[in-house]
Amino acid sequence: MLVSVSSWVCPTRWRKGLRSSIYMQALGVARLVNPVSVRVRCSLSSRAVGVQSSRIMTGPTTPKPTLLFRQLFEKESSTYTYLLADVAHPDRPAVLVDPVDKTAERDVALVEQLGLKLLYVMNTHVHADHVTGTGLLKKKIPGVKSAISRASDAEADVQLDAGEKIYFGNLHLEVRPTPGHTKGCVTYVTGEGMEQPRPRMAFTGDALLIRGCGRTDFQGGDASQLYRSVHSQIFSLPKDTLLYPAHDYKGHTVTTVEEELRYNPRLTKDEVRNCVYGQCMFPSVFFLPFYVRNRGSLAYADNQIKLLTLIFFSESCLNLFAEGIQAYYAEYAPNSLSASFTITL
Ligand SMILES: N[C@@H](CCC(=O)N[C@@H](CSS)C(=O)NCC(=O)O)C(=O)O
Repeated sequence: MLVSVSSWVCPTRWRKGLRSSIYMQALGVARLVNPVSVRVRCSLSSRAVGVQSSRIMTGPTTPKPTLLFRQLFEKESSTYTYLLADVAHPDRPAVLVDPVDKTAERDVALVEQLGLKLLYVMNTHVHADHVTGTGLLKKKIPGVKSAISRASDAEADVQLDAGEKIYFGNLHLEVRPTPGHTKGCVTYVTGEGMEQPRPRMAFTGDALLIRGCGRTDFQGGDASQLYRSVHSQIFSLPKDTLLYPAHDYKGHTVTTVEEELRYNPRLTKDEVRNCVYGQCMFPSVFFLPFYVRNRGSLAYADNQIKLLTLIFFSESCLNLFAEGIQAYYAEYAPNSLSASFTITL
């Protein structure tokens, strides 16, 4: 089912009501006819042109923003920290995303060497695997503000809500809520405007990892919610958007929306199946005795699964469960797939 509403040519305010009603109609039609392709076009209004021309008028006095970008790595927790700055701006203002305490010295030194003015230290979520460098950086660089989502319930100078923009010079990051790994997870996305970096860049935290996603078995995780978050907030970005995760355990550095839509084994299957092997229907406590968690792989202690607790679930649930196990097995232990397993009640 494809519903494509070219809202980007619609003037934002005065057509908002019309746009959403067209959108709802499109969805309605889409639900009735499947598959269907609905394309709705709005013409460019004088208001939108007005907005553009006022931006152009500020052009000569404001230098075109220029992004300085660094991807930094902390090897113990396999965490990426990202430094972004507008180096066309006289102050060279900067932000750091997901710093780690162990590498705070390195980050301070880099900020100084590059002559940047660090404005914000931003976290995509409350990290479970390492201590954030936020506190140390705030001590070492006076005036720096910490930022995290309001939904994370964590303390910070700035608590961010969906859609908010954090400016550094003439560049900004937009806040997109992507809960599922934790309830307060957000993705920071570079701006949409004409002078913002192209392709766009998204800092996905632990919501989306390259060919994977954040685990959902603790910290208020919810696999189904994570699936919806990634599809609605990240996969809806332009296909060439560069995706930068908070971790990588396999030596990858960056991916794109297009690549993950095609190759991400966890986030491109249908939701129900994902939900099953993402452990949302079956609490981990039921799973734990039956697998050995080993660096991202699931290795069954033996190929017989005697899960008496399943007696409480319907037959269709049981089938989905079996399908989920097979899918997980195929993904993580393809060489062992020839071995069959049985579910004995
Ligand atoms: N699978 C990792 C183990 C470290 C880990 O659990 N990382 C978290 C993010 S930090 S809370 C995670 O969500 N990993 C994804 C996963 O599939 O487990 C490893 O290979 O070392």
